[in-house]
Amino acid sequence: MAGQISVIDFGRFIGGSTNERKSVAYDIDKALTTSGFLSLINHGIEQSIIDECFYWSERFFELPVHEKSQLSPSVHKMRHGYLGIGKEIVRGERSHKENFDFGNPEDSDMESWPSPEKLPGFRECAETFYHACSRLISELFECIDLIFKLDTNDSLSKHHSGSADVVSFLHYPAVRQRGNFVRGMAHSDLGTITLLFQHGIGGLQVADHDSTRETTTVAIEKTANFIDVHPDSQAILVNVGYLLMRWTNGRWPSTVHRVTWPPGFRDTQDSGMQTDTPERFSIAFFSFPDYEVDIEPLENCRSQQQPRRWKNSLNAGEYLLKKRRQLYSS
Ligand SMILES: O=C(O)CCC(=O)C(=O)O
Ligand SMILES: [Fe+2]
Repeated sequence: MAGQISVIDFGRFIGGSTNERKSVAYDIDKALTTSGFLSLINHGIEQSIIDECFYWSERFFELPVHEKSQLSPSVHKMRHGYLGIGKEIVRGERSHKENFDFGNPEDSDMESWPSPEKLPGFRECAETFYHACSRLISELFECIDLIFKLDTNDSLSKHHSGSADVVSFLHYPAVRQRGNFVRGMAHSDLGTITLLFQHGIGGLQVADHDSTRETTTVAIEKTANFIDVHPDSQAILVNVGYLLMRWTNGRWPSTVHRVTWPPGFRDTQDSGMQTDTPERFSIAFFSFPDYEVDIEPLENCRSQQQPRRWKNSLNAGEYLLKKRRQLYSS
């Protein structure tokens, strides 16, 4: 991946001529084939919507823990609501972050929105943001149709009604630096496409495929070079989830990433200085297929030279429920 994430001007796709759209599709295929990640500029989502979401996210996480905890998910299979620090467990380790998750405002049966008296405007902003992200996801599906020559019947958009999508407002609290810590454990995403919004403080790192031959997350974490992703508030990071990797027969990797010290704070750690690592906010929109979908590699991603990488099809709902049970086992 030559040590960096490709930047794609998506304005040339949204409002572009047929040739421009083809050229953007070509660039996106190349970027995702090489690294599983890319950075979109001119993506069509108004900056004011994004900024307002970060504003409400900060107000939400400022609430006292007992108030946030009242919004903890109960038995909802999607686990919408508030997840406190350390609730997510990856390979036995608890991530040092908290999140507030919500789904499609039209069909989510979520009873756990913060009260409008406390946070007036929160829900409205969250809903506007959801719809803006959904529109961008639809445009990315159009681009995927172009890349893999999918007609309306084969388009991945057919399998994405949006009912399983999740937005996560993420907060990594400030930490006094002592010893090693990782804010968000190394992982690859589960679903189809993730849109990731960063804001101010960095720390996100993406594994460089070219630097390792390993394939498991644990081994990749030990051996790979990790690339720092600069937090550009004008850009949206797009990355491939496991299920899209399956659809593309492995052509687009679901790349391992993690959240660690922001660059600039690692040196103080090395020199033994005891400075605080500032808190960090990010927002992720996870697009997931509808639960009943069975995932088979796209026809244009298999050939004699590229035989099926996975023997069986994969049911999206079964896979996601199994993975979520592992992540939130306490
Ligand atoms: O907070 C970030 O920048 C990354 C979050 C992430 O990778 C995730 O939630 O899957
Ligand atoms: Fe992720």
